[in-house]
Amino acid sequence: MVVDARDVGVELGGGRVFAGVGLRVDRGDIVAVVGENGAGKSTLLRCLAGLQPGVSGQVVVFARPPADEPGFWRDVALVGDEPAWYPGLTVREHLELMPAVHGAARMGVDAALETFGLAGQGDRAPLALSTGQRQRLLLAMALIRPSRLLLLDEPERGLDPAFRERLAASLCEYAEEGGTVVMATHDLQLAESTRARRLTLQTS
Ligand SMILES: Nc1ncnc2c1ncn2[C@@H]1O[C@H](COP(=O)(O)OP(=O)(O)OP(=O)(O)O)[C@@H](O)[C@H]1O
Repeated sequence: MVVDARDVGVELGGGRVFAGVGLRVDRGDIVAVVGENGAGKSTLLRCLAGLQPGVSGQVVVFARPPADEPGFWRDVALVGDEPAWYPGLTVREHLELMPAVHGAARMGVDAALETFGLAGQGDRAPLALSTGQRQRLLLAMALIRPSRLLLLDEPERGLDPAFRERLAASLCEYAEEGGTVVMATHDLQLAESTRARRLTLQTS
């Protein structure tokens, strides 16, 4: 089992975000966490990444409580909503960093630029890209590196419809290789085309 979360609750600022959430995810699964704005989708992903304070219940990822440490991030790739770009590095160099840090790439840098529709953008700075192109770069950085679990917070953010389909295909391919995906999403089409199992969070 990749994720075993039981009776998980989060209290923030004196208020309950959610309580009693359970999630079991096996190797090769794709799970879509859905629900209204404020239901706690991003918070749940942060629980799985070991980044969330105020968590009760049990969260186990790869047989251990998730922890913000190098051993955990070797297995887990996170695309969240607060990207950090390295000043002075180009799009291509951001991609080159991933295998340099995390080991053998799943695809070459040129193939990644092509797959993620960034072929003409390699020499630009990330901040010179459009919103959707920046999101493509974040996804490319997560998918070029080896990992066993992808945590994606609204991966569809800023993406055009054609690229959303390509993303769905990339996620299916990742899962077919034995990877596991948990994504918070408002894109029900993305959930459908990846044949994702849904976990619906209710606003409390
Ligand atoms: N630092 C914080 N302090 C107090 N409450 C917080 C904090 N961060 C988030 N919350 C609250 O937690 C709840 C869940 O937020 P979260 O971002 O997880 O929701 P979400 O389902 O991802 O929403 P969206 O669809 O808008 O992205 C919200 O009610 C939010 O106001």
